Amino acid sequence: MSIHGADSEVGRLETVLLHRPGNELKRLTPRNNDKLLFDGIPWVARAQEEHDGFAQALRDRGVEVLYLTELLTETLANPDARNHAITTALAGLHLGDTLRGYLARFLRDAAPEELTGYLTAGIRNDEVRGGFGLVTSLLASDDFLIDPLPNLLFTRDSSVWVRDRVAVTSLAMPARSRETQLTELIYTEHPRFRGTRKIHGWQHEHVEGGDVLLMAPGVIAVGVGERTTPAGVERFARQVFHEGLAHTVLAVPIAQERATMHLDTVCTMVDVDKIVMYPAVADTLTAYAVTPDRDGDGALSVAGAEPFLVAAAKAMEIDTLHQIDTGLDPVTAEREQWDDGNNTLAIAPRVAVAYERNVETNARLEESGIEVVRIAGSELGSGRGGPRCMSCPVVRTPLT
Ligand SMILES: NC(=[NH2+])NCCC[C@H](N)C(=O)O
Repeated sequence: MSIHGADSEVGRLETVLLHRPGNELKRLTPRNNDKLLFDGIPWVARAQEEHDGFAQALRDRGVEVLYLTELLTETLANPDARNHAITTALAGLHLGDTLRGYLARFLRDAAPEELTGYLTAGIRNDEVRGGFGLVTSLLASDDFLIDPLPNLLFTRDSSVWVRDRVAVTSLAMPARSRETQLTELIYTEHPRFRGTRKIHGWQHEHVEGGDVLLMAPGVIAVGVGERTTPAGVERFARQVFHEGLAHTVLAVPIAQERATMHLDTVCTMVDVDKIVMYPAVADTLTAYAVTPDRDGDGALSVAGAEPFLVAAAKAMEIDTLHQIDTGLDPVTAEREQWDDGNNTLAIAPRVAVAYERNVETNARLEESGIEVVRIAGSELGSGRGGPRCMSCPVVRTPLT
């Protein structure tokens, strides 16, 4: 039995995986930020300060904070893990054999901490010395040989714990696909996680952690839109049923737009029966309840679409899933939704971390009896992610 895991969004948070923003953010320029999924160019030192404030707020509440780069460096002390990391990072078809061979030798000589730096911040063509060949001569000096991973900050998306299993996800955007090679390596080779049973995997259909909400023990909502695909939720549902991790998966179609890239950009749980939600979608959001077919042959039974809150309450076996609205008026709601007002991280039932800037939404949460732990996020927010996106709960006290 793994000592790690989570069966809800709101059980007391004991351990969380974060990524302190680092040099990968310094790779962002006005020419590449769109492709790298940032809306602006963050001031990195300030983003780090804000992130340290976030981590401290969690520690002050007794949460153990793990950092992705520390786990990665510890993992890379193992020679097999190093070789694996290097081979997968250099597998891209843009390199060619000469440059690939050169980079492999270069990376093999790097100390674990340096290797973590290259794997996260990437390598530009003009940063390599030697190894000259046709490819490096023809590529532009600012082309990346290994892409930087500025979205590592959003640890929510690259893995998700479902009870005592970890799902290594499969990220849809090319700028992020390499992130899950790193989470897979950590969960496979890091001594703390060795033996953890995994589901899904980056080789499979797209499922991103931001779309996966553990509504209650046994009930998982999965957004289907810009990131998670219909085929992704189908495989995910089949696996969680097969492993006995859930009895119902709610497949929730969301608009395929940047503002609503993940289900957790429009709603997050703040109590066992309370959800903060963007009012503009609240009435139209639907869910298809998926359950295992009775024959137990892996087939899925899919109910017709129902209003999301109704389908969720039914599956959770509660009378009502209470909705708390983002913002006051439609314009404030739209602004605060964009600034991740819905993207709260519950650290216990009725206690949630939120960006301080979403003044109206936070006031509403408090009116509804939710304690709000406010954090600064002016720079962190430029990647379009809030406290929930920036955290992967590794241990929560089970609700059952
Ligand atoms: N769970 C989330 N909402 N994550 C936000 C991810 C933001 C990131 N820039 C992306 O576009 O992928």
